[in-house]
Amino acid sequence: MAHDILIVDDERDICTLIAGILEDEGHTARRAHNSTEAIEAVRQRRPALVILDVWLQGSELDGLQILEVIRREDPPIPVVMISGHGTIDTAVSAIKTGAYDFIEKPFKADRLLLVVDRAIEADKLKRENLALRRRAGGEVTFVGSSSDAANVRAQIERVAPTGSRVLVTGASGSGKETVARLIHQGSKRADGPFVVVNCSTLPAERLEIELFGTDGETAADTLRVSGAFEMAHGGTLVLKEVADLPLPLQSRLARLLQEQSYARDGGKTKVEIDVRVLATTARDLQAEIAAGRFREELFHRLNVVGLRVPPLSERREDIPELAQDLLKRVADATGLPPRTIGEDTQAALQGHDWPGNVRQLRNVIERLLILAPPGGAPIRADVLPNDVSEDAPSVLRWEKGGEIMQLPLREAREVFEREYLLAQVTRFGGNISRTATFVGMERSALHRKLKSLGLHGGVPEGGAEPPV
Ligand SMILES: Nc1ncnc2c1ncn2[C@@H]1O[C@H](COP(=O)(O)OP(=O)(O)OP(=O)(O)O)[C@@H](O)[C@H]1O
Repeated sequence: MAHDILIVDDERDICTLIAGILEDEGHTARRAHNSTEAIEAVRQRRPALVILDVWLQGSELDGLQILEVIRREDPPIPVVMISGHGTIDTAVSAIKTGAYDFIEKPFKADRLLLVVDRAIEADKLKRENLALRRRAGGEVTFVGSSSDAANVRAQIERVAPTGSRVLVTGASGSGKETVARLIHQGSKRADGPFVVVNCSTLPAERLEIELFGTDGETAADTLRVSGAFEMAHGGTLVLKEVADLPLPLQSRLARLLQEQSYARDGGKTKVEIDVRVLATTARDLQAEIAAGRFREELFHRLNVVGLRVPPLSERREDIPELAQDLLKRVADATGLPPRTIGEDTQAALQGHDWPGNVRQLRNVIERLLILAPPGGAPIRADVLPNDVSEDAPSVLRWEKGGEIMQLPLREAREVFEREYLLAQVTRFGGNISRTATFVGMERSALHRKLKSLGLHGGVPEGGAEPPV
């Protein structure tokens, strides 16, 4: 494929020589002879690659300084350095600064073209990877301003740098993998690989190969050699739904965690690994141990530190912020214009129980964004799936119904107060003090009011603690 390549060299003959080689291959070659021309050329149009001489006579900035300027571009432009005999050391330190490779003068055309192709290909892969990561949800954060969410973040911060194994527990879709990713990002292994294996989705035989690899003799149908443990070397391996690991694999894993090495499947190769293992589960592992389905020794090896992610129904306060964050991420990923969420929609989202937790909320938000009528107006609750929209407090739906108009004032006021306070108590996760502050009542007066309205016994089903 033809690329736009910038050659920076004070020696015009060398520039012409390189340009000739590149143009013969169909590339476009631009030339600059000093730092001013080079930086201007980069600003004018982002080249696919810069070939940069280490030593530039009569230039304000030398090759290394230009490299630093170019590498600050976002995304960074790949650079191949050219070095003469006396400048190899500088070329090597240029690689440390981020240059892809260097070619030494005099060079052969083949060598030049090989390095150029490789540098462009490596850069393409890097950018594709970045784009995929961005599309997969961008920077990971544990969103939420409830005390529960703050507590999860504090635990992540404490445990991440220690290197300890962590068992992350919580209901399906509550954010366990997100927590694992944040632990990896906050650790000394952050630049190493982050590998996730879901133990519940693969048959036992396949899972064993996936984890421990194979030398290829027993599994003729697979070409894979390295297992996830090898791929995670120097980084973090997450074993998702670890309770689903078959018993023989549990024993093998327990041995591996003790010895930090294992024999590759189907062969005698001993593989030594340096991997931090994080495990997640939605099940109660103590109950699994009692039922003979989980090995106790493995539980203790994995559960050096335990971290529980609370379900969404225990932290309803986080729902508006999470919904807005998910809306932005879904909009980024799908290319749809970002929107805001209407009051009625927000109240319905907060009133719903979310058995599938944040993942289910994300799916509903995606649907909202796709189905919302065009225009910039806030998204209304009628776009929600029925089971969610019926959780919108009727106080926010009266504009459609008008049933309140059939009632005398005293009863209408009571219905209104009941619905309004119910919605507010739900919104604040059953926390009476915070609800009272928001609605502008004394805590004790709110208690009395709730009691008189028959709300003493509790917030709607699935809500947090009863309002007493
Ligand atoms: N606190 C949070 N802040 C932002 N996004 C979150 C949060 N918790 C979960 N998510 C998002 O919700 C989705 C599900 O989260 P995740 O995969 O971490 O859950 P899980 O508990 O590992 O799920 P499962 O056990 O079903 O695999 C992901 O898209 C994730 O980005």
